[in-house]
Amino acid sequence: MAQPFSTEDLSIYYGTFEAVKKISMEFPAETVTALIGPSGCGKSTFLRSLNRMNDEIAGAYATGHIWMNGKDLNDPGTDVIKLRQEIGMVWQKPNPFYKSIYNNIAFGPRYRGIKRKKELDEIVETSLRKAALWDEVKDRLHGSALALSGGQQQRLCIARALSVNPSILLLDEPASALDPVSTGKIEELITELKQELRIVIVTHNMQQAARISDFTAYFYVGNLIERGKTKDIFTNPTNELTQEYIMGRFG
Ligand SMILES: Nc1ncnc2c1ncn2[C@@H]1O[C@H](COP(=O)(O)OP(=O)(O)OP(=O)(O)O)[C@@H](O)[C@H]1O
Repeated sequence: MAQPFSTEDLSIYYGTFEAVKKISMEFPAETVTALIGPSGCGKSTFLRSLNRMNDEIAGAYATGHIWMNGKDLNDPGTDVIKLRQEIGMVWQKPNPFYKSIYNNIAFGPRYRGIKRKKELDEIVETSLRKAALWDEVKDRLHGSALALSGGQQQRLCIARALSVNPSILLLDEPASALDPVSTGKIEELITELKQELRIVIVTHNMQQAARISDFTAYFYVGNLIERGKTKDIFTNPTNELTQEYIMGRFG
């Protein structure tokens, strides 16, 4: 059975500025949670903190807890390299390595010590299939990843994250730089992937949040105003602030 994953009183600071304020939220297995809210309200900061990516920013630190399998990931002793394999991340702008398609995917597994070509070949194929990219690239696996279109590059980045078998995928506006067809493919992919992963996605696109997420969380100036089933948040939000935002953006 999938283990629980949640935050408890998680605050994130940049120096003395508290960008995210005491957020407690659950992320159930096999679901997509969308983080929505106006620019600068702390969505990306919160998302990045879930796999400790915020540690890379000078002066940033978090208080509170991130619970996974009974362990607090915010504990200073956490192995963040391992953690980032368990909790993968895909950024707004596709960022493939300056390598071949094959080597983009094989990079993580090789780092983990997998050397046998047959095993790597299998991982590359499975990851590309899961990211719905295999058919488009199977004849040019050793060509440059940078020759792919933006939408293909973003699916490659998803395949790269999947290559090390994460249980959670964090997506920071993964389709905002893409055309509508590529966006549709990413959305379909998210819906497929949630059958085996937990997904947390930041999006400014309300229609997208409504289409693909099971839960929606509305952030406002660092606070979690409301979190609930997506259907309820979009049709019957309980908080006035959520209502104003949703109506303004969606209505
Ligand atoms: N590296 C940083 N150093 C200092 N402050 C930061 C840093 N990154 C973000 N902030 C501040 O933290 C707050 C939250 O920013 P964040 O990017 O998390 O918001 P967001 O809701 O994701 O915004 P957007 O929708 O525009 O991407 C903002 O006030 C922002 O200026």
